[in-house]
Amino acid sequence: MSEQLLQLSGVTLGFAGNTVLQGVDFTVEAGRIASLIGPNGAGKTSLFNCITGFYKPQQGAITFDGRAMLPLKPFQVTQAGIARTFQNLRLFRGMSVLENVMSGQHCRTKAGAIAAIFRPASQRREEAKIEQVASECLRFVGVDAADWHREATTLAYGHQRRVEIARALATEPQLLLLDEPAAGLTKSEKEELTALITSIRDERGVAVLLIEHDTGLVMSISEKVSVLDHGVLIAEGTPVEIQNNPKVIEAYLGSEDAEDALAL
Ligand SMILES: Nc1ncnc2c1ncn2[C@@H]1O[C@H](COP(=O)(O)OP(=O)(O)OP(=O)(O)O)[C@@H](O)[C@H]1O
Repeated sequence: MSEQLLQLSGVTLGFAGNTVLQGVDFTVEAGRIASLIGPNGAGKTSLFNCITGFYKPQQGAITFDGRAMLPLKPFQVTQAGIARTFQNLRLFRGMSVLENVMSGQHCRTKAGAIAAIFRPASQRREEAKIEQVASECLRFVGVDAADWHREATTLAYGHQRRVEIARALATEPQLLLLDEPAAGLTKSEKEELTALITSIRDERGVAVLLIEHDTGLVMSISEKVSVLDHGVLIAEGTPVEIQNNPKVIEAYLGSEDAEDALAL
């Protein structure tokens, strides 16, 4: 597979005269792992917010699977096949691990409020299917069934991250956006995350777009790396091309140690 799944052209976003994204052209191919890197404040999360309908750019176009995304609200973008996780965990408090993941399926269900109250057979069948999909997603990300009925926010941090990924997978996406999934993880948890992201692509055929400061992880799994600096896409290429690109090295110099930042 190599067709373009997500396409951004000329995406420009600003807040009160402060330009955050400037004419960004960007693509993600179906079934591939792509990464977006760049110094702090470069505009990476803002780009995710534009793709997922949380922010509306002043200029440009975003198409997904041939369909215009900018007119859509965030839940419609999810229905269209784009799921995301957040930089800071956003699991629902007071809900179990399983309930959190089941909530991801709601964008795929038909039953309305009346059916939820009277629970006809069709509603019960749908609920059973939701639970089955959620269970399968939890097994896939490696959360132990013994933890499924615990309140999600009481799990260890690394496991909460997995539950968030399971909830995103439960929406049945074609594209998964992960915003700094390795933040706060230990070295061995990062290795497990690397294996999980690879299996999301290989076993589920889901394309992954990753924002990540751990460039060692980025360089080890990405087929394409794109670099944002001050809202401008300054480079795109394979991990090796990016590590050797003078513009990229310059963007990182002054903010951090370029050698560490680019895993040279
Ligand atoms: N809702 C908003 N209102 C005003 N400014 C915003 C808003 N959202 C983002 N920005 C600004 O956009 C710029 C880019 O922020 P963004 O979070 O997208 O960067 P980032 O590359 O994801 O940074 P980091 O790596 O630190 O998470 C920042 O200057 C930020 O203050």
